[in-house]
Amino acid sequence: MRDDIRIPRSKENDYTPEMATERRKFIEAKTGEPMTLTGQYTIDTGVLPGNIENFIGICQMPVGVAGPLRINGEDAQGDFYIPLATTEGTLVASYSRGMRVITESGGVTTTVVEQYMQRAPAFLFDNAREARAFGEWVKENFDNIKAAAESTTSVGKLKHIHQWSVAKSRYLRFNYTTGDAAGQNMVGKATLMACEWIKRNYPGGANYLLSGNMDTDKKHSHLNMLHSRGKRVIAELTVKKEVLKAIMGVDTKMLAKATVLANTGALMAGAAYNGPHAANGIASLFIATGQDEANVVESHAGLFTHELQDNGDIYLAVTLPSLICATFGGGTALPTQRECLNMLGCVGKGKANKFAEIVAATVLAGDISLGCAVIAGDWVSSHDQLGRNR
Ligand SMILES: CC(C)(COP(=O)([O-])OP(=O)([O-])OC[C@H]1O[C@@H](n2cnc3c(N)ncnc32)[C@H](O)[C@@H]1OP(=O)([O-])[O-])[C@@H](O)C(=O)NCCC(=O)NCCSC(=O)C[C@@](C)(O)CC(=O)[O-]
Ligand SMILES: NC(=O)C1=CN([C@@H]2O[C@H](COP(=O)(O)OP(=O)(O)OC[C@H]3O[C@@H](n4cnc5c(N)ncnc54)[C@H](OP(=O)(O)O)[C@@H]3O)[C@@H](O)[C@H]2O)C=CC1
Repeated sequence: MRDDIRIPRSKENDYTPEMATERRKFIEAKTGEPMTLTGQYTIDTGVLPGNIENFIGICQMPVGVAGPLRINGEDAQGDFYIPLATTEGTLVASYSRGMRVITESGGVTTTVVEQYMQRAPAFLFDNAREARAFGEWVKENFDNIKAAAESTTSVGKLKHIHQWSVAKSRYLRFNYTTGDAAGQNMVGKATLMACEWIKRNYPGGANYLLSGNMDTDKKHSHLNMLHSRGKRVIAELTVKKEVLKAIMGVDTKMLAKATVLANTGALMAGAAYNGPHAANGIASLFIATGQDEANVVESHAGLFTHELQDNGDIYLAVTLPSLICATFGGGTALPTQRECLNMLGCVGKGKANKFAEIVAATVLAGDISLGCAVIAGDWVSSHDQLGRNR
């Protein structure tokens, strides 16, 4: 590339404040924007390798706090205050309100029921029978494939491999547990090693593409709904009719009826989630805590379930089958992100399931609040009041 249009980089140390300044000056020369505020930050740039390239500064997102949220989980237990980074006014208020309903109902029960991270290579053969024979060989050699994959990581464990044939190719989907990490880097490396072992040892050799796009990484898919990518986590509770009436001004029977209507609408639209807005709580929590924000695409998909009880109380549940989150790796060690994880008690070994339970409980709180706001008629007015620039 021509020198005059190439963004400045340093071979020795690209992560100094001086290099960031040099790049901002370059951008000012090219665009006229000095990026003065972006260039004012408090973190030590030495923490950034592994998280960003061509660093020029910090984008400040406002963070609000919602809660308390009572969670009766297997890993998350107690009353939590939840950091939410968003620019959508009314969201923090709404999540807080939903959390009040949950807490005054005795808390939400949360359960992680399954967890796998995938990498899915595709292998190419001359015809369908050869592809099928390869699949059998993979099953017979699972232990060796597993050993090759796990040689690259002290944490990741290969649990099983799904397989599908299409024409003369065989798609494999490697499923790993990944400790406290989300695991995309980890499983990419492990699967590469496994595929190389296969290529060397399969009679006649085997050609492959490391990702045949059935992972499905950073894309929503029905496959993820059925075969959990990340954590499959459920948050459930029974809301007392008196509590819903007192805080939301909404009758549980009306909530049940409205939810049937909303379910049908979501079905017609082909939405990946049938509740009101899983993506809002997930995105705000992800940004606050250093998760990979692009994984909101997979993570927000799910099912919102309701069941009116004979006594008028209402059972509500959120199932998130592909919640991709971590308390180690990615952006979780960055300074402000670490503070937010700390306030949730989610720093240290063995905390990823706790964090997943908190995310699911937060989603349920937001869905209760927004679902009721739409019924009660304060959805639009609250956004007029709290959610618009004046
Ligand atoms: C805004 C509220 C909560 C007011 O609701 P309200 O009932 O008037 O609130 P309240 O004053 O009675 O207070 C109740 C609780 O709400 C919280 N709360 C209340 N106000 C604040 C505030 N200013 N700051 C912080 N917290 C606040 C707080 O927890 C408070 O308890 P308290 O602390 O008083 O014991 C309500 O109207 C609301 O939830 N609105 C809905 C907003 C929302 O969820 N928007 C989502 C946008 S995404 C979307 O629109 C998706 C959609 C709808 O398109 C999907 C679809 O099509 O289905
Ligand atoms: N490469 C890709 O295709 C993609 C990458 N990403 C990015 O990948 C990142 C997530 O990858 P991920 O592999 O989770 O992250 P990292 O690579 O940042 O960290 C995971 C590594 O940390 C080590 N580790 C140490 N302690 C633990 C522990 N308690 N639990 C788990 N791991 C531990 C492991 O090393 P070891 O294995 O050596 O033992 C593990 O492989 C995200 O930031 C995301 O943005 C996202 C999508 C696709």
